[in-house]
Amino acid sequence: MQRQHNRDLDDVRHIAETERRSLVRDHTEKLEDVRRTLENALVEEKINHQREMQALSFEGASTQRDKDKELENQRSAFTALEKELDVLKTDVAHEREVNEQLRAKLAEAATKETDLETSVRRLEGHIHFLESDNKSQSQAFADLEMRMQNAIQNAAEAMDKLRTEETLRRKLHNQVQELKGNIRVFCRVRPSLESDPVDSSARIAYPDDETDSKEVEVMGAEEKSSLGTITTKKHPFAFDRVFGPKSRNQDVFGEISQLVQSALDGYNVCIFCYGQTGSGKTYTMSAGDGMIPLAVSQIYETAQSLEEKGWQYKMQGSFIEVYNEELNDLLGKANDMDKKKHEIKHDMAKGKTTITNITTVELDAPSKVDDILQRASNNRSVASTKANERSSRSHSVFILKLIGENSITGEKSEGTLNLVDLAGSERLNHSGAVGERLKETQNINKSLSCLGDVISALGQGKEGGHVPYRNSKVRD
Ligand SMILES: Nc1ncnc2c1ncn2[C@@H]1O[C@H](COP(=O)(O)OP(=O)(O)OP(=O)(O)O)[C@@H](O)[C@H]1O
Repeated sequence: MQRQHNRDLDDVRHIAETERRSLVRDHTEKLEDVRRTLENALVEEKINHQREMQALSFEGASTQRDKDKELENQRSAFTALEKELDVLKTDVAHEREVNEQLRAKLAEAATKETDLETSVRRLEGHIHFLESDNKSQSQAFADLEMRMQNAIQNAAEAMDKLRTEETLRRKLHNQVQELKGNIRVFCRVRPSLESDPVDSSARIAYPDDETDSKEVEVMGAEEKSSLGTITTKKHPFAFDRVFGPKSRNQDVFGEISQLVQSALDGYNVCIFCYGQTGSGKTYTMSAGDGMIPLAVSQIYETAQSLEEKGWQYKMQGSFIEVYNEELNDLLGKANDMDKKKHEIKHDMAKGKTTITNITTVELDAPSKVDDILQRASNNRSVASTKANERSSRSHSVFILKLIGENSITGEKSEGTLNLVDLAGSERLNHSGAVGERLKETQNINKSLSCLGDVISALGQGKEGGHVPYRNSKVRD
């Protein structure tokens, strides 16, 4: 039994073992299945997780890119906004400026408007006056008309008075000139020049230099008396006026300007320059500020101021030369010098003296006198190798004819101003001249002596007395 029981037990053990083994196998298989299933699930899970991770990282990168891009866009937008802001700032500044200009214009317009309003009010006042009070308006017009007529009459009376006074002034002026003397003699002493020989200057005193300036004293050579005393003889001379070495051409003109005025008033005036060669005659007459240019500009200015008193003047200038007792036209052709003949004609009835075939220039502007002086000087240069020499050996006469007419009073005047630059007055025995020079000197001396006779006869002023006009060309 025990055995049986052991057998049974073994059998049970065996069955149990088989069953355990089968169970273990089943269990192991199941476990293997589960493990495989879990492993598969894990692998799948891993793959999924990786996928998810990949997806997530891809998504993250894209988001970063998007963010960067967005940031970049925002930066660009910011820069654009900054630029826009700058433009806006400039615009605002410009607008402010325009605004200020507009304000200024507005203020100006406001002022103008006020002015306009004032004008409008004034005009309204006028219109009101014109429309409302016909009677007082007519009265005001009548008053105005009367005042205007009075003013016109006063002006006409003043003009008349002025004209009468101008005529009176002419008469009185010329009476004064006659009282001063129809012949006046002035003395001018030129200053010593560097070119003058040493110790050649004469000793001259001007005793009344500070007062009348009419006297001059030339000191003679020193003389020794038998007692041994040395004396210097004084040679006094009296003139209408003495001009010392410091005097200017304007000072000399101051004395003769009244005579120039007389020529404008219809008188014949002659101004001579007489003296040794080199004593300053041409300088006084024809320098830029000499008597000829100053006389022409005074005449021109006076003629212009007389226009308002009705006077119209014509000025005609001629320039002649007397050389060896023959006449030359200094304004003519240079080639005609010493060839073309000219004659002096006297019209006794009209009291007029004319020269045939000479050039006359209308002096309608003072500047024309410069052309005349230049032309005369050129002609003299052509006629002589040295113009200076020619001017020393001949007389020249600048003739200015002044023809005036007053369109209001009907008065007429015709005066002549002769400005004469005489040839140098050398003494024949001092000059030592021979041949052609001797002839020139004789002619000069003859004409100067004739002129002296004429002036002396005129100076004696005897009514109906003989005046030896015809003895030389220059005294004509
Ligand atoms: N007042 C003055 N002041 C300065 N220089 C003068 C004056 N007068 C004359 N002169 C000079 O003296 C020189 C001689 O003068 P100018 O030629 O006028 O003499 P003139 O008497 O006309 O001689 P001529 O008889 O030879 O024509 C010139 O050089 C001139 O410039």
